[in-house]
Amino acid sequence: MTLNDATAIQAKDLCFSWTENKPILNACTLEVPKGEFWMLLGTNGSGKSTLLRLLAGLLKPTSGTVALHSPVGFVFQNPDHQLVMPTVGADIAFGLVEEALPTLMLRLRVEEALSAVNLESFQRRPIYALSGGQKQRVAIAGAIARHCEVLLLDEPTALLDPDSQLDLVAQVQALVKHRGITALWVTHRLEELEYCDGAFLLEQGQVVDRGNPQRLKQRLMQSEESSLTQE
Ligand SMILES: Nc1ncnc2c1ncn2[C@@H]1O[C@H](COP(=O)(O)OP(=O)(O)OP(=O)(O)O)[C@@H](O)[C@H]1O
Repeated sequence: MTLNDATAIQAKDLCFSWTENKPILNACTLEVPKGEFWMLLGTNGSGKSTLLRLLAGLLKPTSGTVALHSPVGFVFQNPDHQLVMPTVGADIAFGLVEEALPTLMLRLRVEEALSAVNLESFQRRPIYALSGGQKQRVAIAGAIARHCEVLLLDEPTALLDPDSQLDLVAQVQALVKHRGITALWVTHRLEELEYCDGAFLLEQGQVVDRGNPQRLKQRLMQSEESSLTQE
């Protein structure tokens, strides 16, 4: 499937099951406009992480199509699952190995990426000595160094304290705004919706609502309140 210039992420009629007769995604369709920051919301188990993995090509759909501008960067919930080298600079350089860049160019790409996430002075730091929020920023810097056009983030703030959580979401918002990256961010934290351009609501494997984040926030708060009063 080919994409027009205005759309950076597209999923059309995606179906996927982990086990027979139990569909997780059911004709799921979404589009993210290029250069925008969108969020994906939904109750636990609604299929958000599965959808993100299908978009990233980490899983193959049973049917339906996926198209994205590339390269694509993926940020996992737990940064310890993706940072593999002993130091910050080495980890980012590791992601560039395939490009076989001359040393000077490699150094510039690493420096540029670290400065984009405000970690210029962290190049020689050991990964183990970073906070959770700093590790997530290193993971994002890895994608920036690879000149990723699309960033897929799977609950990247789940393990962060509230201050680092809001710092990270603001950082991604700024990267989208200033670098023209397109980002899709999975969350269940409604306060993060303040930072995005739009949101999707996933229910039972389908996108049932999309658009203005404030309207979706109200809708979710009302459904949470009504489920509390029914208990
Ligand atoms: N590797 C797997 N093998 C089998 N079933 C899985 C696997 N990963 C997820 N599932 C199931 O698929 C469904 C959707 O899971 P998924 O992680 O995509 O949901 P989610 O919306 O991201 O949930 P959460 O908000 O709790 O992270 C769940 O029922 C889950 O148990």
